[in-house]
Amino acid sequence: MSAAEKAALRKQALAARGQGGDQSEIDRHLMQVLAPFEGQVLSGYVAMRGEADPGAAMAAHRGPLCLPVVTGKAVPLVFREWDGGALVPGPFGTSHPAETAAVLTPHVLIVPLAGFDRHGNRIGYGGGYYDRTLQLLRGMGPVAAIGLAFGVQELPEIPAEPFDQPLDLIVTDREIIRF
Ligand SMILES: Nc1nc2c(c(=O)[nH]1)N(C=O)[C@@H](CNc1ccc(C(=O)N[C@@H](CCC(=O)O)C(=O)O)cc1)CN2
Ligand SMILES: Nc1ncnc2c1ncn2[C@@H]1O[C@H](COP(=O)(O)OP(=O)(O)OP(=O)(O)O)[C@@H](O)[C@H]1O
Repeated sequence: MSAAEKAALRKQALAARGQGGDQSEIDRHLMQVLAPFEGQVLSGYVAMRGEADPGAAMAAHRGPLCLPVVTGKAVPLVFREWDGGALVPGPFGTSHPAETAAVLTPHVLIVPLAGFDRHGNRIGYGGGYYDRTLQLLRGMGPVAAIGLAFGVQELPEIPAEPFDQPLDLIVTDREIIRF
């Protein structure tokens, strides 16, 4: 797939995201899939730009929480512990814990999706951050990657690329898809 084709798919999915979805069903489905991971280190994200919001499910998680930090271009994300307190602004409109927060290694990650297909292929914002990060984490031990999006962000087919890291589950307001 050319970069232009991928950019067009991303644009299409992000436009669809503008329609939003049923956030309470996102909460319910996400809590259901996270229940078996009680006690494990969970990485979530702080929703922005109309993303599906994992906040309620993160707050309900019994176990350590962390958030991704972008530390540079083309490098894996770093994860810092989050106690639910104040955050500092990061690049691209993100928010993350301050440098004083401990660096954690997550076992379960809620991965924000720009677009997805039924086979578990995903598109993000194009930085390759989650692909690099999941590759690194999976080299260290078992990791569960849970993609999160509204159902309207589904695309018919996203061609898989060699560097793409598979998702274990996709959670939307409409359904839970397991791979
Ligand atoms: N809420 C949330 N937090 C997140 C992500 C996310 O997708 N959502 N990330 C997911 O990786 C990481 C941050 N990575 C990001 C990478 C790029 C852009 C972004 O806005 N990119 C520009 C293009 C930048 C460029 O190429 O110069 C854009 O889309 O306009 C945003 C977040 C970690 N935190
Ligand atoms: N594991 C990796 N090692 C090196 N480069 C990678 C890796 N994963 C992705 N990339 C590079 O990152 C760029 C962006 O990848 P891609 O378009 O798949 O991003 P994305 O999946 O939309 O973004 P994200 O992973 O941040 O959600 C690609 O050009 C790719 O070459």
